[in-house]
Order: sequence, then structure tokens, then C-alpha cells
Amino acid sequence: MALSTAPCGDASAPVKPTTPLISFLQRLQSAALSTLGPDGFDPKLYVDLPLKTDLAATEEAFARLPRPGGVIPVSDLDRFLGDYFGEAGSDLVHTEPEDFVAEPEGFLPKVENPKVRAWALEVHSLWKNLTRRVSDEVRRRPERHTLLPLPGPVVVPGSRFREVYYWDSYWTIRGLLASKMYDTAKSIVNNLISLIDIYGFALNGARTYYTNRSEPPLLSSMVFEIYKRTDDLAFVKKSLPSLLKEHSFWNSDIHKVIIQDLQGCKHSVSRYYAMWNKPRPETATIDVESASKLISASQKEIFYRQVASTAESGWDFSSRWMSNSSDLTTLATTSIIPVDLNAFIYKMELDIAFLAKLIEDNSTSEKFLAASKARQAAMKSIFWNPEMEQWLDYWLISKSNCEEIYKWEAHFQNHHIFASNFIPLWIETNNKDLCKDGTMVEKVLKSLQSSGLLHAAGIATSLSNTGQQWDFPNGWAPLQHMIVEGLANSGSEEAKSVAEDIAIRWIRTNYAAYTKTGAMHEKYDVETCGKIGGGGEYKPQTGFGWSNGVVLAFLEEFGWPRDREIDCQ
Ligand SMILES: OC[C@H]1O[C@H](O[C@H]2O[C@H](CO)[C@@H](O)[C@H](O)[C@H]2O)[C@H](O)[C@@H](O)[C@@H]1O
Repeated sequence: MALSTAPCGDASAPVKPTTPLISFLQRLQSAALSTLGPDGFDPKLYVDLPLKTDLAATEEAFARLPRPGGVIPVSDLDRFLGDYFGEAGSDLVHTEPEDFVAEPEGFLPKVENPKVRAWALEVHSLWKNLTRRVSDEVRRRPERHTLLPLPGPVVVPGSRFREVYYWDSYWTIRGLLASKMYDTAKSIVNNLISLIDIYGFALNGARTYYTNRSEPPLLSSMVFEIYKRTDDLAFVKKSLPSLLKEHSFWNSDIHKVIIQDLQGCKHSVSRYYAMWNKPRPETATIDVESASKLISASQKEIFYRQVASTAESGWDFSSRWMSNSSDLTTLATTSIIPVDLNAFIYKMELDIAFLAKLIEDNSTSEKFLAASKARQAAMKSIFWNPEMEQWLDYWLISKSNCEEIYKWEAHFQNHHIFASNFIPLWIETNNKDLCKDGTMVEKVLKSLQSSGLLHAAGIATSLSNTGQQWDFPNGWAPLQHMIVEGLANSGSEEAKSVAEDIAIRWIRTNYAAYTKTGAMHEKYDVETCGKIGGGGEYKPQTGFGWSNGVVLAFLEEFGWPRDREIDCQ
């Protein structure tokens, strides 16, 4: 039996074109690696460099550089970089968000402890460091930049992530809403809408090298949360057409798969599938190295597609997507129907139904309510596992690679435990359907408690320590937030108290790491309070958009009493 990599094989799957600038910057990246060696080398830096002059002149100067033994000397490379490029990130200009105030009225009213309040205000003030606007030069000469000219102010995750990221933006917005920065939150959504207008979907990030894939689709959730705080119907009206476009992107062509369940019902579900089969430009030197053990060009192309599709999942990389967790070349993401992606699309359908109704577009509302019911049925038939009492990813395993309809078989559910197995809680409890069945919440809660995922400093991503960043012992802010919010909204007092306990542990670890290092981090090690995460293909990053957002959202929801200790216990 074979893993299915595309409805009719990867060879026929689409590939988006690249640009001459990206191709050149990739050559520069590879030359820089030869000059500088792998220690501390970050390939992304090179594809983020803005050109000072035209590409043709830059390429000519690059060709003229001396290369004794095939390698450009450090001093020549440095001079060339200084003469022909601006600093990476200089095409985004720091800008003070207009709606920022040092202590907004009504800020985190339930945070009574003075130490925690002072820290929360520092985290709040980090929005000033992370807010930027695209420089006029990018608009004037877009061909000299890999940065995309987004119209409004942007909030970036931080450090090497110098540009906007799609799913990160949801938790950034949750934090901005706690910070009462409604205009900045709306600007983030308007920027994403501008990308959907141009490309038909929200890109992984706002760079030309991210135009071949998306990221977990949370735009409807962003619009929904902003509406809840602002009652802005004009904003809803403006956003709705883009939400419809995005829904069709995830439910057509390569992203769509039909699975027939044991009762003979057919379910339309979605998967990650990048439109790319070459090394990712931002990590090309690493991807080429990872692919080096593969022999044929077509094996390499299939591997590169899996790598890019995994980046589309936001979980790059994780044993979740590999058939052998110690071998990255066994990534099989396009053959997996992910439980969280389908939960996000289920939520998108509920959100669209709700938002369309607000603006009296009743036919769209009814259509999406029906779509949400169909997805809810799929969540139950395809992903729910009654023995484990969790939702599991489903692997497409078939006799041929060209099935039009896959027949569901129980043993194709992935029985390994990942935090994603609990993400449907977030949607089901918001939808209140799960809450109607009190015993269901209890079952999922017990399953989470005995899963091995709960640790001293939060929820682990998985149980396998593979060295990949989306595996044990790393904990990520978005995963903590969705599971905690799902438990907290479930209507069960016990689930609510578990949610609060996880949130407290997460806040403490963020606080301890901040006090030690002076920064908020991209990921944390859930085994030890105050320890930052590691692993993966780049150095741990600081800043950090979604971590700041989740801390502020947790403090807003649960508060912090005067007499509760903030230090690690
Ligand atoms: O450069 C390597 C990869 O970096 C990104 O992924 C990680 O950071 C993103 C920003 O915080 C986050 O959205 C993602 O979940 C992380 O795994 C990027 O999104 C990848 O496409 C890229 O290849």
C-alpha cells in the first residue's frame, strides 16, 4: 500500500512561479554559506535583503566577486553586501501605533497583583517594538524587495520573523484586543484581506517567497473577535467577501479530499498542500542538505513539496507529519487529513454563518450553517476516536495514488498523542454543542489529563522528543490558548479549573523567562518553569507576537489575585 501524495500524484500538482530576485538571493545565500560556514548561519537573512540598486547591476557585481577555490572571501562578501543591499528588515519602518496608550482605560481589570500588573504593562508596551509600516521604497520599487507592500501598519512576531505571519496574527490580535488597540487589530485583518484580494488566499507570510502556501486559516476568527469588541458592522461587511474566497481555497482542488465513512456517507475534508516542489527559499540551504540522501530528482521534488506543505500547517516540523519520526525525508503531510485544520474550517463556517447573518445576508448564513453541520459530522465520523476520547489525524493510505474517494478505515487514524488532538474542543465548546453533552466534555477532559501532555509549565506539543520544534518538550502559546479557552468555555466547572491551572502555569513560565532574559519567547520548554524551548532549524526567537498575545488574553480572562505568587512554584 502507498501513501497518497496527491489525487493523481505530485507531478501533476500545481507549482507557483518564483521571481528573478528570489532566485538570485538564493544563489547569494548558498555562496554566503560556503564563505561563512554553517555555525550561526541563518539562510533567511539573505532572502530578506532589500536591493539598493537594480537586480541586473547587482547580479553583475556578484559575478565579478573573486572566488579563489570557488569560495568568496569574507571581506569581499561583506563589502558586496554593504554596497548593494540594505539591512534585512530595513524595508519595514518602526512606527508607534496610533491607538497605543501606556496604560489603557480598563486594562486587565482582574489583575490585582502589582508585580504581575507591572509586567503585563511591559508586555503591552512591546506592541510598540513590534509595530511597523512598509517603507515607501517598497511601494516605489517592489521588484527590489521580497517584502510585500501591505497597506496598513503591521505587527510582526519578532527577531528573524521580520514580516507578518498569518496564523500568528490571530493571537497577536487577541493580545491587542486586551490592550484596547482596536485600530491596529483591524489593520492586521485589512492587510490579510489585501493578500486574499491579490493571491486568492492568505499567504503564510508577507514575502514573495511565501506566495505558494497559506497557514492555518484563522481570518474568520480574527474578524469574529474584533466584531465582539467593536460592534463594527462596516468592518464585517468589508471582510465577508474575503472569508468566502478563503473558504473556497481550502475546499477545492488539491486541498479537498472526499472520504466515505463506514455508513457510506461521503465527507468533504481539507488538507495542507503547498503549491511548491523546490527548496523553500528562506531555508534553501537546509532543505537541499536534507534532500541530499534522496537519489532521484522526482523524489527530491516530492520531499520539497512535503516540506512546504508542512510549513503551511504552521507545525514545521513535527513527528506528526512523518512516517518515521527520526527521518525528515519521510514527511507525508499531503497524505494526512489534519484534525486541527478541519476544526479551523469548521469554525470558519460557523463564523461566516454568524457574520453573514449580522449583515442580513441570510442565504450565505444558511449555506454556511449547513456547511458547518456537514463538517461537524465529519469531525465525528473521520476524526473522533471513542476509545481514546480524542480527535485523531487521518492518514490517506491507498492502493493507488489516484483515488477519488477514500474509504475510511479505523487503523488509518494516527493513534499518537499530539496537542492538536484536543483542538476541536476550542470549536465545539464555542459552538456550545459539546456542552450540551456534559459527559462528552468530561471524557475529553479525562483523556487530556491522562494523555501525558500536561506538564509543570504547560501543554506539550507531542510526547516524542525528536529535536523538531513542534514536538516534546516544546509548548507553544497558540496551543495553550486554544485548549485552555476550549476547556474554560465548556460549561464544566472542573474543566474550567483545569483551564485556569494550565493558564497559571503558562503565565508563570513566561514571567520567569522574561525576568531572566528580558524577553518574551517564541516557544517554551514545558518540563521546567522559566525554560525556553529549542530544537528545529533556526535559533529560538524573541519578541514575540503570539506569546505576548496569549499572556495578555489569559490575564484578561483569569486575572491574577493580589496574594497569588507569580514566581515558579
Ligand atoms: O523559516 C522557517 C519557517 O519559519 C516559519 O515557521 C515558524 O514561525 C512562524 C512565525 O512565528 C510560525 O507561524 C510557524 O508556525 C513556525 O513554525 C514559517 O512560517 C515557515 O513557513 C518557514 O518555512
